[in-house]
Amino acid sequence: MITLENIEKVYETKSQRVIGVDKVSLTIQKGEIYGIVGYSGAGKSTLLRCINILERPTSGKVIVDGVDLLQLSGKKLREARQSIGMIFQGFYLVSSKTVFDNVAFALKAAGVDRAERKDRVLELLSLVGLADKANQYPAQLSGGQKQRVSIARALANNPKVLLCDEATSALDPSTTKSILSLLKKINEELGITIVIITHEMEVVKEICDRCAVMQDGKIVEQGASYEIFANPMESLTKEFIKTVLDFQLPAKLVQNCTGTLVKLQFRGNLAEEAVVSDMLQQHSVKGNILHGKVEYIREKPLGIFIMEIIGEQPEVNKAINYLENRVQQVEVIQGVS
Ligand SMILES: Nc1ncnc2c1ncn2[C@@H]1O[C@H](COP(=O)(O)OP(=O)(O)OP(=O)(O)O)[C@@H](O)[C@H]1O
Repeated sequence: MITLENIEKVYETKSQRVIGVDKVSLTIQKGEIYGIVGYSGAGKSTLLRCINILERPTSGKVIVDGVDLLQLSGKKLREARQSIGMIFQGFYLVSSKTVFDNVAFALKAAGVDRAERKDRVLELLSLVGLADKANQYPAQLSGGQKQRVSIARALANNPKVLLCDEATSALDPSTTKSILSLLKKINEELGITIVIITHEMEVVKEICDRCAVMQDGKIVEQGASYEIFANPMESLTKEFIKTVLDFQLPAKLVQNCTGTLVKLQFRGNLAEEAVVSDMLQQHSVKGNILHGKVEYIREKPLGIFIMEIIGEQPEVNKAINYLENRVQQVEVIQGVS
């Protein structure tokens, strides 16, 4: 659905030359939710804005739904842009217009007649759960409701792609969840391809099928979100994953452990199997679970357990061997193996 080829964006001023995006190539499939993650200044916004040519790349190619956007200008580019909706962290609603008129405005600009506009606005407001707020003004809405209005507006002209620029960064965690589930519903029910930029791995964890990690204008790692969480390769990716998966045991607890401390990672259905109790039944060791959690990455389980295994060393080694054969990752944190 979206192909970016060698996108470069250079900002030139009299005194400076800043590379915002540095030769990025990326393919986003039809119907997928794709996340672009990175710290501030990594180039995420610039890259996202190159997709709808809000930012004209210095060089490279942008193909959206088979159309080479950089070959278009004026009316043709404006028309092509109608198939790409966008929402922002700051909502950008018109404060003097009602919720109804904020959404209707996008349809009016596209030349939709009054009667059709009314039906469509009501349909969109009902889709985003705001049917009862049509006559309210933005100032009377919460942040989450404002974002819902901006989503309705972005969907007005039946786009094939929705670009989300830090769409949940200004929202509290529970409102973030509700907006993410709305985006998921839009993706599933309307088949819209969604590209989300964010600095929050929680967003990727909740809804992104695939993601890319950006630094200094470049993509340093990309892949299926589950693989990125389960097996990150680059140090920056590991840093981002830690914000969701890391768990540090209290130092005192670790010092007091006399056995062998192991960290286990279970993928997919294995996270729901009784691997640890099987290991304990089949070996003459004792097990002491110090930490355990199952995260759901795009609804697929990824389990992380930290346990102490106590017993004669040869038997402990056998137990660890057993675990190595049953789970994807076993790391001895402390003690001999
Ligand atoms: N209009 C501009 N003029 C000059 N430099 C710019 C401009 N826009 C962005 N940049 C520079 O391009 C680089 C990438 O910025 P960008 O806003 O895309 O990063 P980001 O990852 O989206 O960060 P943030 O999350 O803070 O928005 C930064 O070094 C930024 O200073």
